[in-house]
Amino acid sequence: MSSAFPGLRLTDLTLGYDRHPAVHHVSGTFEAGSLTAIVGPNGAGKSTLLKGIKGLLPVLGGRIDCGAWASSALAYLPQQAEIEHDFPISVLDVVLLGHWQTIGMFRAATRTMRQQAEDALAAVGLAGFERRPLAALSVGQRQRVLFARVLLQDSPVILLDEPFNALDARTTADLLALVQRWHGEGRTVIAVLHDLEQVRQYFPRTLLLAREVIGWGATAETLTREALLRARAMGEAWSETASLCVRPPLADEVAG
Ligand SMILES: Nc1ncnc2c1ncn2[C@@H]1O[C@H](COP(=O)(O)OP(=O)(O)OP(=O)(O)O)[C@@H](O)[C@H]1O
Repeated sequence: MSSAFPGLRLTDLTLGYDRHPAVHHVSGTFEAGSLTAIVGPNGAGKSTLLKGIKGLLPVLGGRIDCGAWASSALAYLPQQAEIEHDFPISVLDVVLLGHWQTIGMFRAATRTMRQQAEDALAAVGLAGFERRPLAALSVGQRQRVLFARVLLQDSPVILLDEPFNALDARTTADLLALVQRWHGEGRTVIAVLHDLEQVRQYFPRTLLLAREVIGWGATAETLTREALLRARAMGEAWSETASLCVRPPLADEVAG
């Protein structure tokens, strides 16, 4: 699955809103097939980084490089708060949106696509829910639907923003198992998470972010007490009105 995907390389990347950086000078690589948690204090820029990788925000500085892969080919699960749940749409149609790239705006889904969507719903424990309106589902069921949509996308890279937020233990365990399955299939999975115990247990790699990279590597080596304290202090010291700063790229950013 991941053989053609070269990994995701960030070089001196700055992202933000209205020319104000929200996260800056991020350099490093999500290796192909890696499973990485992005953690950091509130407002650290975690969601901003995922959105930037997905191509939803303009790059204010630096580069995102994933070879020939377009950002539109990356699967992205936004935070639940950003999803319009009241939209009158059936569960099956939400999952079929995973085929958006193939179907386009005006073509109907094929029988095979519908079958794949039904299979994806069965895989997340929602067989028989196809015709229900999305709005009639519980928070956990809706998250299962969105995971089914990611399944259907069959992307080499999966970006998940707080995927287990507000879910019960059973749903979390089921969806975590799906994340592990994707990792086992060689996909590159990146998830924004807050539960550090969960990260330590299930995510081999961690990017600790506080507007800039505090640490990025094996989880046990990255989530040290010192690094977490530093991340908190960096987050608190950040000025929301800061404008773009220019710092020359470090030697390894230029060479690497
Ligand atoms: N649409 C937006 N317009 C302007 N500023 C924004 C926007 N979205 C986020 N920000 C700002 O960018 C900064 C980083 O926000 P972001 O949501 O990326 O942080 P986060 O680490 O994901 O936080 P949390 O853990 O609270 O979800 C914050 O200061 C936030 O206020």
